[in-house]
Amino acid sequence: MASGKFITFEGIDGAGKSTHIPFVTQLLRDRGLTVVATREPGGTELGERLRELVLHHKMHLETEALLMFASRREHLAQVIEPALARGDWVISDRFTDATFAYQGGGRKLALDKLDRLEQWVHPHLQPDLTLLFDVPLEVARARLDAERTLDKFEQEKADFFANTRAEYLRRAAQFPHRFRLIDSTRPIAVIQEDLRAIVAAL
Ligand SMILES: Nc1ncnc2c1ncn2[C@@H]1O[C@H](COP(=O)(O)OP(=O)(O)O)[C@@H](O)[C@H]1O
Ligand SMILES: Cc1cn([C@H]2C[C@H](O)[C@@H](COP(=O)(O)OP(=O)(O)O)O2)c(=O)[nH]c1=O
Repeated sequence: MASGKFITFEGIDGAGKSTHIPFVTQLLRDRGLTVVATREPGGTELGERLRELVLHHKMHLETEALLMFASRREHLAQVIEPALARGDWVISDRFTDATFAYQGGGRKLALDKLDRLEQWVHPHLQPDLTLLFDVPLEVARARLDAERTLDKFEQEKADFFANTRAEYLRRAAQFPHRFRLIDSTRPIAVIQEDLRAIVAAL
């Protein structure tokens, strides 16, 4: 059986992930592939309940990181691993890179603690492709302000997002084999052409 791939979408809030996920999902489906589109935190019934808690309640930083990995553990067991085992493709709106970027970079939780949680929860699995949508903070902020009610993370200050973005970029440089950096300041149609080429090469 042809084996499916695991694709993750990352970026600071307002960078444009949600805009492009349906487009990439459709490109793959047009190739006749079965695609499971999911998200973190969330992706399962329990995970969605954890998402509600973690996005809307203040808590200790380590509790926050542990809940992200608790949601992920369930997501892997119920959704991601079974889908990949069937040969399906999986697209996830965020995965472990987000915990390194937000809880590690943004909130300054020691990265070695996150390394240990990652080793515990998914010692072997990594995304085949991580699309990192990158924009300067001011662009992301202007896009968010134009749009919606902000959750706990989206209300954070500029410093937080600068550090979150910096950690994403550091990881992209650390794992160049799976990251593709997408300059998300460009028009949507131009970004879609990039995505089309990236997906065609998979
Ligand atoms: N390349 C782009 N140019 C202009 N506006 C964009 C672009 N990408 C996304 N947007 C707009 O910015 C806002 C945030 O995008 P969204 O995809 O929801 O971001 P994210 O999911 O990364 O938080 C939306 O209103 C979206 O329409
Ligand atoms: C997966 C994950 C998300 N987050 C944060 C990033 C986002 O601000 C928030 C929700 O994710 P997001 O996918 O951006 O939701 P929405 O599109 O509804 O804004 O959760 C973390 O802080 N750590 C994590 O490990």
